[in-house]
Amino acid sequence: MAHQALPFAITLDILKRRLPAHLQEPKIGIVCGSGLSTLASALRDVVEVPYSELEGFGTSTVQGHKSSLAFGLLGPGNGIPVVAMLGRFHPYEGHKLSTVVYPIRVLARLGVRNLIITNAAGSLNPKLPVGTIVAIQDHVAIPNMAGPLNPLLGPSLGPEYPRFLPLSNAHSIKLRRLAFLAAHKLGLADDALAEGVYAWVSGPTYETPAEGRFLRAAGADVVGMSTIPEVLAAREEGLEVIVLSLVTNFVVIPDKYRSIKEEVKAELAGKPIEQPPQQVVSHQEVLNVGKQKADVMKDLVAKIIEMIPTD
Ligand SMILES: O=P(O)(O)O[C@@H]1C[C@H](O)[C@@H](CO)O1
Ligand code: HPA
Repeated sequence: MAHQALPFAITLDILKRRLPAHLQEPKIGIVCGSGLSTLASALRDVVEVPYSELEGFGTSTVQGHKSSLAFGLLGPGNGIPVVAMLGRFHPYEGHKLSTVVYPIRVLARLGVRNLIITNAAGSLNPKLPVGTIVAIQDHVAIPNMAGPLNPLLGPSLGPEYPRFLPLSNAHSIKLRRLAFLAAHKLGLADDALAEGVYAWVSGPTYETPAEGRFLRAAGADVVGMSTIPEVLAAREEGLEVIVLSLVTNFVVIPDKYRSIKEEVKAELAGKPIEQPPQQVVSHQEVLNVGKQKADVMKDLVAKIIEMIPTD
């Protein structure tokens, strides 16, 4: 889809007709990662609009991703109007990159200025065990660097959009400071919220051990199959962005490979070598950890939102 053909006016008109006045101009957006759609349970006065009703939106086909926008209020008093994407689109599902980032551009047009993006990710760093939430400080986007998977490729959306977007400031310091202050206010343990670098891979395959080692050597702490296209579009739209990755598994990186040659030789010599079962990652494991940690992520996101200054 060429940028010029994006149906913003239609999508915005549908939303205007579906939403009560007090929810029409959310200032803060949330993207819910795999297994994290329950983040929306922190909202009051919720109105859910299925993606199927929204021109330009696709359908999320991944287990653990609902397909709707949830509008509601969060925080004390009258509350802050917020919109949550319950489910996202990944390029590996076959969605075009323009579709993957379309909801982010719609959120920007509704008035969202701060975006909290969550995801499930595999850990490459022994110091980031399963269950840790990682405030992303930087990213390595392999598909952007080595293939045509950059969502900003193509004609510019307009003269007000920078042709060459800087990314050295992609991950908001202001929002990351709020995240650590929020964790402190919630009394979370020091290691519950860490900092690290996210590697974006296209998926849908999980990493081979050699790929895991490669990403670690490239400076990444966690790896996932989403988020970075959303960050790029959000930055292009002028939003402040924070990414919170929930570590759901370790990427399998054994210290050394099993030598099948040695095993066969030992077997032939009548001294077979016992081997532990091979480890593999599964999406079910990812969803289970998402479920276990959804409440911590929800409390953290809600507290950050309460602390974002409103003008
Ligand atoms: O949408 P997110 O990044 O939270 O989902 C992760 C990446 C893949 O979509 C899936 C792999 O288990 O979980
Ligand atoms: N690799 C890539 N994406 C992921 C992983 C992983 O190990 N876990 C959750 N999303």
